[in-house]
Amino acid sequence: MTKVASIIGGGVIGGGWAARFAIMGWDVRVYDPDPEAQRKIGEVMANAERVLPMLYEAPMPQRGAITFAGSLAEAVTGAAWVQESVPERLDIKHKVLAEIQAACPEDAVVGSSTSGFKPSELQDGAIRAGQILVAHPFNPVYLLPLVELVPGAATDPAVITHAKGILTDLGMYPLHVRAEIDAHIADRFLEAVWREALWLVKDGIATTEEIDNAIRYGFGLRWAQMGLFETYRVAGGEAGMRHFMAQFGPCLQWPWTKLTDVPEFTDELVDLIADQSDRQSGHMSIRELERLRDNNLVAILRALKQQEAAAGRLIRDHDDRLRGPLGDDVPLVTVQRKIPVDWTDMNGHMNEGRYGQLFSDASEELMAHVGADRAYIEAGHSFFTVETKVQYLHETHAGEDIYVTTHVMMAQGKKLQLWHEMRRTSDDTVLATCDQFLLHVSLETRRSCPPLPKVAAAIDALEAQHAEADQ
Ligand SMILES: NC(=O)C1=CN([C@@H]2O[C@H](COP(=O)(O)OP(=O)(O)OC[C@H]3O[C@@H](n4cnc5c(N)ncnc54)[C@H](O)[C@@H]3O)[C@@H](O)[C@H]2O)C=CC1
Ligand SMILES: C[N+](C)(C)CC(=O)CC(=O)[O-]
Repeated sequence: MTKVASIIGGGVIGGGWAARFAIMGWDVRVYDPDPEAQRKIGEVMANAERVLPMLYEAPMPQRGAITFAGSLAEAVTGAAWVQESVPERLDIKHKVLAEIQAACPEDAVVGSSTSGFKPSELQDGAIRAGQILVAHPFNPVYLLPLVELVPGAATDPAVITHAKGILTDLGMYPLHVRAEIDAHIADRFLEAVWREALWLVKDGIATTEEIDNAIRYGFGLRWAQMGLFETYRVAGGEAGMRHFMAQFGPCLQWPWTKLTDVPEFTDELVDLIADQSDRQSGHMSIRELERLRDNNLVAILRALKQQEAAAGRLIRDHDDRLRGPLGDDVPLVTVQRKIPVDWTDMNGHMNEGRYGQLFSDASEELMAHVGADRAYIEAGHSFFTVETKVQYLHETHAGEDIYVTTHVMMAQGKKLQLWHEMRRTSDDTVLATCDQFLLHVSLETRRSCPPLPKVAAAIDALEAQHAEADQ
């Protein structure tokens, strides 16, 4: 499969798709008649390049190129994935989908970003309905993993399977929505919350800022890791969901929601909401707000990754797939990464504690390289670090690309001494060094012992190779 993605409509969502595809190694062709589209996508791409790699400990694939096509037909020719992201109007979507299918390969996936149209509505009148499905993403597409994948009755099952595979390779979470309904699953939910919020502002109960605070200081934090039902199961106490439902079930009959009623969409309502939103957040530009949002999302997702929870587990699994075996070159590159935002401190640079993390990651990579991998550790053997000396030579900042080289200085039975150098990728400047001493241990006795023969032989070979390179 040629990794070429075609993005039709390069606004907020198309730009996000373009960035995710390109950063995950796909060449991207964009078509958008807006003369400002190239500038806007450049800015989205800059945001995405700064933060998406921060989610990963493994190096990113070779970046794909983003080019701008002069016509829709030129953009979709030869593409393996075509993503329609034009405005939410059925007449425009029909016209654009017809143009896409007139020029794209028959075996391409044609995904629509539509927030609410059903796939069968999009497929109506299509020349090959089987290749069309809804692939509804969430903003920012380059950070949030969810894609609601909604096939219509006419969608070819092979296209669904193929689409799931591609989205998973992009680090996304394809949620197969089994029954097509207006606004899929998540937007039904968001719409309910949105309507309640409009009522609360319209009725003068709360301001836009108070509503945002009600979400971000409380249940928004719960939803990111447990969703709704798991959260409420816990809220039922020891008796779980049944008790929760018994206690709060009667509220369904009480006036706890105005959802049966829709606020009238008037100019006054728009002014009321927009003016409050301006007072709340107008001191920052949209790009500044995007960067703030992205930094917070990176920190939250990395915390979930550390806990192997929800979207964090997905990123961890993707990380494992991206991480290839180490090469045989000297110097041996053990780590290549971007410094994430949550590694910096009040001084505005990488905190000293994180250097320990980085060099620990480097020695873990080396251990796996010589056969002391996860299986070896689970079988009862490992290396423990007993001494490290770190030299901090230059400041390192969030967003910088760095790599670590690891040199085996000494390997004698249970003793292992490593020398790590952390360098800036752009100019190879040495930013920090680490002299690290490790002992091989039995995890059963918790005492030192020689490595098993295969691992000992691999370390000895590496020591000899590194010593020879030193001469
Ligand atoms: N903004 C959001 O939060 C989300 C939007 N979506 C969906 O994504 C789709 C796009 O929405 P946005 O990116 O927000 O809109 P947008 O207004 O930011 O971008 C739409 C882009 O389509 C371009 N366009 C218009 N006609 C075109 C044509 N014939 N061919 C190619 N390009 C054309 C416009 O110039 C514009 O750049 C909609 O279906 C929307 O429901 C999905 C998830 C979230
Ligand atoms: C408001 N919206 C319907 C466009 C929202 C979405 O479709 C998904 C999102 O990113 O919130």
